[in-house]
Amino acid sequence: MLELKNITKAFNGTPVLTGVSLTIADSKTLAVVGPSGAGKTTLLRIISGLDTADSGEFIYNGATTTPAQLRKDGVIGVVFQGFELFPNLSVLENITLAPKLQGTSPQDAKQQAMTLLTQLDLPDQANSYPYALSGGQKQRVAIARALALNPEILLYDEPTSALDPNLRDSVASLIDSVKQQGMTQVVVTHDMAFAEAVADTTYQVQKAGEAQ
Ligand SMILES: Nc1ncnc2c1ncn2[C@@H]1O[C@H](COP(=O)(O)OP(=O)(O)OP(=O)(O)O)[C@@H](O)[C@H]1O
Repeated sequence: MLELKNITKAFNGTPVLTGVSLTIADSKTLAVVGPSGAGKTTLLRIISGLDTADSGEFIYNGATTTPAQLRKDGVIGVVFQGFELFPNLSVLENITLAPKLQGTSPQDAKQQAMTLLTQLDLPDQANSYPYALSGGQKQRVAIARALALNPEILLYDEPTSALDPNLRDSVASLIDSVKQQGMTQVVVTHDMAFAEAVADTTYQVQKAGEAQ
């Protein structure tokens, strides 16, 4: 369980997050919602260690920590909005690169990647390159790549926004199938209907200056 207490963040003196407190419960899906500009992406970047909070506390399984530490320990994985696949690497190479850099043998990394690709319904795409994939397939590869690092918490930044709207239901069922495997997930989205479809709990980010 990861708890955030009173997280604040300002950019150039303008407050964006003014005291975010929330709990990310094990094996549950939390949706972070809120209007455009409220600070959802900022919050996701802070939780994933890509940006730092100005103040506040992070408590992981009862102990005070920092997102930078969680990142170093591989606790958190991120599926980026634009997927950020390496265009010059095959699907298999995209998934195995980080585990191999972390010391997993090439054989084990490949075996794990093939298992993930099968689970995510992409076993025939291992040797394809990102340009040849549909948006939905790219997203599955991005999820497989994040899962290959065995994170305990998987964060998604706007998982439906780069996809055809009719893929929304399939993303929801994908997140649900990852949840069935016990994964803790945080989904940042502006889409309330999608949040309701996937989330066990919802956290609403307020625009700074607006009443709670
Ligand atoms: N690096 C930055 N420097 C300055 N201002 C920033 C920076 N990143 C975000 N902001 C500002 O912080 C506010 C919140 O932005 P953020 O992208 O977190 O909102 P959001 O809720 O994710 O919005 P959207 O739904 O439109 O993506 C915005 O006013 C934005 O301009």
